[in-house]
Amino acid sequence: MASLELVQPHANIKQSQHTLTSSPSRHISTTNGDYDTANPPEVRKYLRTYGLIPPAIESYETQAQRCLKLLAMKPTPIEKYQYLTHLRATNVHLFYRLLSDNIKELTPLIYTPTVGEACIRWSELYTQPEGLYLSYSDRGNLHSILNNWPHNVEITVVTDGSRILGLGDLGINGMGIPVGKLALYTSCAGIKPDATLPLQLDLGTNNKALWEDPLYMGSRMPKISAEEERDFLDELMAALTEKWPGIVIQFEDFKNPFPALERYRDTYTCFNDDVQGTGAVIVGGFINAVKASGVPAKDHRAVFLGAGSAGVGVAKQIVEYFIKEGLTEDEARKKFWFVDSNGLVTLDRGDKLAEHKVYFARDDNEGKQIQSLSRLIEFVKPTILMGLSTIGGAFNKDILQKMARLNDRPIIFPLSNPSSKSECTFEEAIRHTEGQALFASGSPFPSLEFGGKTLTPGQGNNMYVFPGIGLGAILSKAVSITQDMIYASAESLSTSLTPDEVAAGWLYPDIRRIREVSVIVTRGVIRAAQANGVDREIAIRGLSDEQLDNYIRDRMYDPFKETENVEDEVAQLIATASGGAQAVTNGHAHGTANGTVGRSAHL
Ligand SMILES: NC(=O)C1=CN([C@@H]2O[C@H](COP(=O)(O)OP(=O)(O)OC[C@H]3O[C@@H](n4cnc5c(N)ncnc54)[C@H](O)[C@@H]3O)[C@@H](O)[C@H]2O)C=CC1
Ligand SMILES: CC(=O)C(=O)O
Ligand SMILES: [Mg+2]
Repeated sequence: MASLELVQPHANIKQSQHTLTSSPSRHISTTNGDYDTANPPEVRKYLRTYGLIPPAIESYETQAQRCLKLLAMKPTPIEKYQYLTHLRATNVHLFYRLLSDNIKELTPLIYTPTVGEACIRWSELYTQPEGLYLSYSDRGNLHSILNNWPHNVEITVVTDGSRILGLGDLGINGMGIPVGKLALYTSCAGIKPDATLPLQLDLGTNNKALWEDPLYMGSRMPKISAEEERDFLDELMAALTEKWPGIVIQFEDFKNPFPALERYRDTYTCFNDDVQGTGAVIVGGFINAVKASGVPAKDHRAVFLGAGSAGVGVAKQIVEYFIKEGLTEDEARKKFWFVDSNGLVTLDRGDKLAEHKVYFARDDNEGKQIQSLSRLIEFVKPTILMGLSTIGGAFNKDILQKMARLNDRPIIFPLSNPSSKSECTFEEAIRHTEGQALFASGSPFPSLEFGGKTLTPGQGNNMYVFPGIGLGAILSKAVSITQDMIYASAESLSTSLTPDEVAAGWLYPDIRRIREVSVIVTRGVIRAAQANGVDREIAIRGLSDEQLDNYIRDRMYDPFKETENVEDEVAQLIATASGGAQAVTNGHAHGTANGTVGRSAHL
């Protein structure tokens, strides 16, 4: 093993050290590119994988052909999900090549909707570690457990599993969400796979079915109290930031995300994706929908089904947009009517409203408590109908027809995930509004032939913005993520459509261009960080937009270049080594270069 100390080479090569020395990291799936069948002989020899992979040196096209064939042989989405998980664990760069090249087709398999089923069945289907689990009983030791993670982390997505998509409390089975979101960070914004940490908190669950499931792999205890959770998160935030200064922390799918957001937003580089990311992505599409509706911003009225973290997060950011369009805050706030499981949210409803609902609670209902969505639509005559309720099919034919009678171009956004929870399908929205709906949904729906045209639905999913928010925060070295940075992601997204996409009436850009869209979003986020003075990367302050875009692109992980990069690096190491061990080893001379040792020892 002496040769392993010779150099500190490329991340991949470091991984091979782990592999050779039986470090625990060999089991961590996010880093393994060593067995890539694209690796040429010199690289295989260097990595000591020569002979462990079939002899052919494969082009990406051949690799992709095999993967897509294998994928097609899997009859169900969850089996395709499992195949893709296996591919990522065994050949990470190929997984990301395939994902980048087929983002539209594969995203529904690694993210919503399939990730919903994967989470429901996580403990049943578990085969290998894919992230870090921290239990309540680990408190006091969180920092030392983070030391078990073998990589240098730039970003983490953390969930307590208490509200996974619209599927409720899934306890530690929620791990599929951090894993899926971070896969999108890598494919959409080029964050290196090694630099991402999926983090699942095991703080108990109130889902009793999980306690009774013999395969459940989390703690069988009720969810800890809000105070206990606060103390645990205090320790976690400090530990993460001490271990990896500069880390960006994304909170995801917490049932009650507001306390943590308020507590940490100014002191750590963190954001809540469901409140802030969703708010931003919907504003991004909404700006375009308002333009397409022909109705000026000041004349819109919005009914929201669902007054949870996502609903209120979206409405708050639309308020910001309305204010920018010239309304006062009070005028903007009054454009919203929220319906939750107890009916219209009003100040005099008689139940104790959760704090986050009070801002939008109506005080002009004259004692009337409207329970039904249909009657509320007759009463308010909204131009906009948003669904963040987790109630699949809630926007029925009657509701959609009413929206079409009231508006030439009703804005209809059924945003709940996964698809089974969507308040309506694209087809329903189009058929019941005679093709007039300006539509976006949280989960993807297929295009549709209607009235002699092919109509394509928008996907109002935070995946259009969180990759750019995270990358912008990393590259600007932001000390915190300000509301201006979040809003900038929305505005940047709204400008990212091509003229053809605008002409086709799209509200969101083609998902196949997501990497370019993420560059635009990242630039907007960095500019806002600079304007707010929260950036620490002063060297990029003076860059023009074009220079900044190039700077961003240069720092994005590109799975297509990965084989070349390793190849170049190995060639350089071997060349340097054969020119004299002293030059390579910089004081750690053992007389022979790794590559040579690897080759001679293993051929
Ligand atoms: N498209 C996207 O990017 C995103 C979508 N979402 C989706 O939004 C949904 C809600 O998420 P959160 O707000 O975080 O959840 P939440 O649990 O905080 O809120 C759900 C809301 O729906 C209401 N509700 C439940 N049953 C209802 C009924 N029968 N009638 C009317 N209202 C009802 C609840 O009272 C609550 O106000 C989830 O399905 C989630 O997947 C969340 C974040 C991002
Ligand atoms: C997309 C997302 O973050 C959610 O449904 O929770
Ligand atoms: Mg979420």
